[in-house]
Amino acid sequence: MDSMTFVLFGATGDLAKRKIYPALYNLYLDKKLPAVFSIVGVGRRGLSDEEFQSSVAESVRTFSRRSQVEAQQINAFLEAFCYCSVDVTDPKEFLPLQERVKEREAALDLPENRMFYLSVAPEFFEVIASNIRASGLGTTKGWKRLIIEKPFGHDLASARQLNEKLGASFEEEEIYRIDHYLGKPMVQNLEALEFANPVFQALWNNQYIANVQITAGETVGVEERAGYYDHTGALLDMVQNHMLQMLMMTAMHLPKRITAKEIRGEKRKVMEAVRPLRKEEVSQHVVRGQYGAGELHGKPVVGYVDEPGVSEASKTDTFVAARVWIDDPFWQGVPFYIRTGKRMKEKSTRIVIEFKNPLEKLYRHRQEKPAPNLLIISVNPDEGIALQVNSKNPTNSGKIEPVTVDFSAGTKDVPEAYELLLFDALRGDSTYFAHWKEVELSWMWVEPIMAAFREDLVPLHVYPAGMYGPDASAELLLADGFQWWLDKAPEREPITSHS
Ligand SMILES: NC(=O)C1=CN([C@@H]2O[C@H](COP(=O)(O)OP(=O)(O)OC[C@H]3O[C@@H](n4cnc5c(N)ncnc54)[C@H](OP(=O)(O)O)[C@@H]3O)[C@@H](O)[C@H]2O)C=CC1
Ligand SMILES: O=C1O[C@H](COP(=O)(O)O)[C@@H](O)[C@H](O)[C@H]1O
Repeated sequence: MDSMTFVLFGATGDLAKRKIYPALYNLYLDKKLPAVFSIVGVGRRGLSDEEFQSSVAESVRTFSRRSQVEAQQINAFLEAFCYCSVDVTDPKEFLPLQERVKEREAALDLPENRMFYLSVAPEFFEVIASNIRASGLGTTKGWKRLIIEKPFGHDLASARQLNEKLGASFEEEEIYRIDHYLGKPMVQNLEALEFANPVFQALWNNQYIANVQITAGETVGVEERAGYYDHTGALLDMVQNHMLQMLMMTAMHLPKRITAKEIRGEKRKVMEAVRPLRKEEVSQHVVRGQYGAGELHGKPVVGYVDEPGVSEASKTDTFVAARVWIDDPFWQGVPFYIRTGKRMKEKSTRIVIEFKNPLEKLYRHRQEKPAPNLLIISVNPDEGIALQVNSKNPTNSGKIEPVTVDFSAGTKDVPEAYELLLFDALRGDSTYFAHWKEVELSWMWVEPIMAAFREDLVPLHVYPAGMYGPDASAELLLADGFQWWLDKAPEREPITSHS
């Protein structure tokens, strides 16, 4: 890996403390950082290098997945860090920053490879990129790259505008758009699952698959983020980015060569084939929900509109479920269901593939009916792959019953998303970063849904906190003869028939 300078804008912020420093430290311990590197933290407040280093040490101690942080190792790691106070809206302040970067390059004999990480509020993305260019900080003899956090725009027009502005300072190949779901090991595993397993390769199409269900449920509510969340909602916070990325990763077919360009090309093909929704038909395919008061882990919790900072009249969606059709030869006729929500019964991100049962008719005259085969990819908090198959139970009069075969390796100490993503960006591998075309196509699909929500063309269902969203979400699948699989405590009698 090339030696480089890592310039972190937003170095005093929450994301840097909770995710970025611990990830860098774990990479350092795993010897996945270059032998020599420099990290220049940028924030508005005044801090000495020593104060900055001690705040980095504190965040590593608090948030690193390593249970013990050795003093010797952390001290050596901290030597790479220095701090520069800059108001990013003032172009003049980029000159001392550039000097600091150059001084350290000279002192450490570093090539001019520069990674810029924008861990700041989105209103600063454009101005920082433009000041990096105008100041000359981005004019290097080595490579330059830009890592950018979400959100990438707040609608299609603003995303296009942002992309154009970034494009004036960085080439598309130099821009790494973070979607932390793409850094989750099991999401990255989706591609390997297919290319490394001919069995799944053969089955990954509409001949064998009945439907696909992608769930990202959270038990947390809006927390202290009402200021951001109340004008964002689940559709923009989760669906436009993470849910559609998981859909692309699940539905893409193997390219001829496993390269970033080809994989992103395949994902783009999926998104291009997603059937667009007209605003008027959104309510047939999309369920909008908002959590009301309820109970979680045995404790009462308030409804969304009673959360601090949320207006009583808020119609913000905290839950979205949708039926998505992919109009290509592989997936024609296979519904992909996505759902995400806050204050749901459990924290669970998973992808469930339900297989067709061509012999279903054989069972028509028997009482028992086999459950479908399910391939279950658990993404978070557990990570693993399981297959539900049917088997005769000799202890129960030979009845056919579903059994789950768990293939999880039970790996401990798995790297976190930010570790995997930072490592890739430092190596120049953009496979698991969102390409502009994916982002643009995602916004294009989401826009009519935004309009339908805005114009109240879709009912807002209030669901009790601690459930799996509103009943309308179950009904969305029921209308096609399906049900959400693996929900812990069904809110209704289990459905046994699909006919
Ligand atoms: N926090 C999280 O869990 C997640 C955050 N994100 C995204 O990451 C980005 C950062 O979020 P987060 O860390 O939570 O934000 P914070 O508000 O915690 O931090 C903002 C950072 O920006 C700096 N900053 C603000 N104004 C200026 C300025 N004019 N000049 C220079 N620096 C400035 C602040 O410096 P100072 O304090 O010194 O003024 C601080 O370091 C956002 O885009 C967010 O959407 C994405 C996913 C999760
Ligand atoms: O990006 C976001 O993701 C988190 C959920 O992430 P996870 O890794 O815990 O599944 C979500 O809580 C947050 O609202 C959203 O901005």
